[in-house]
Amino acid sequence: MKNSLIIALDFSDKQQVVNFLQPFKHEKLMVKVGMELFYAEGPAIVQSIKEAGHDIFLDLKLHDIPNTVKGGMKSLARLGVDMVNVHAAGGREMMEAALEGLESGIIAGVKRPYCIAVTQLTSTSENQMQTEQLIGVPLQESVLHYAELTKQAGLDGVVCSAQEAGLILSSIGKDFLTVSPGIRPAGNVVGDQKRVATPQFAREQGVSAIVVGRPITLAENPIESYVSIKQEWEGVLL
Ligand SMILES: O=c1ccn([C@@H]2O[C@H](COP(=O)(O)O)[C@@H](O)[C@H]2O)c(=O)[nH]1
Repeated sequence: MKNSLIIALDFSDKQQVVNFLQPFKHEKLMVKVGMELFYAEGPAIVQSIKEAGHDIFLDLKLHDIPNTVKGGMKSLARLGVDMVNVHAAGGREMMEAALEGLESGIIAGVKRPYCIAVTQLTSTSENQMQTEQLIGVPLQESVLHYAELTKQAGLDGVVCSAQEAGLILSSIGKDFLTVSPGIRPAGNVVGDQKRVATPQFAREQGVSAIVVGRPITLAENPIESYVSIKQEWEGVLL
């Protein structure tokens, strides 16, 4: 997991995934399957990506009452993915239930997937958080609070922007995973993301894994874009 570049496969059907992954067939990737693809194709898409040899972060961001999340995680555990997640806003009891569900559902002999929690979405600005969620503290404080709650619940780490990763790691410790979306190489279109960072900045902050979607999937040459982002992330001198 450490130092991974996770490609967000935000596609609407399996054929688009097959077309996208075709040029990467000799490379083992870590990919992210989110709501759009999973709701369209169901668990079979996970199976087919696994058969192609790639690792999977199943990004469904569960957020419900503890009993429902526990049952949901028990079902997801059977898919054999590498990482799953919840919203930390669901609370400590819900996160503990998520872990219990996962542990009860894993196939014998298979490692439990990492379970992480979203702090504040990278599409949320401090102003939005304060005026829409009525959280009256600075955004960094809210993110750190959710990270600490996540740690107390026994989860493996959080989704946060690279802008908060340094603070989280120095407060909670280097073994706690920080997975950062909102990654934009310099000059790239920001779109709906609010808290963005370059791959180089993410590396300098000690982020465990970056999540990159559109800068690769919508690039004219996705392989070229992937290689260039990977080199910047790994600190390879160009
Ligand atoms: O806080 C979050 C949590 C999840 N995401 C997901 O990451 C990717 C980012 O895609 P880009 O195209 O690189 O913006 C996307 O699948 C989100 O659902 C996030 O962006 N922020």
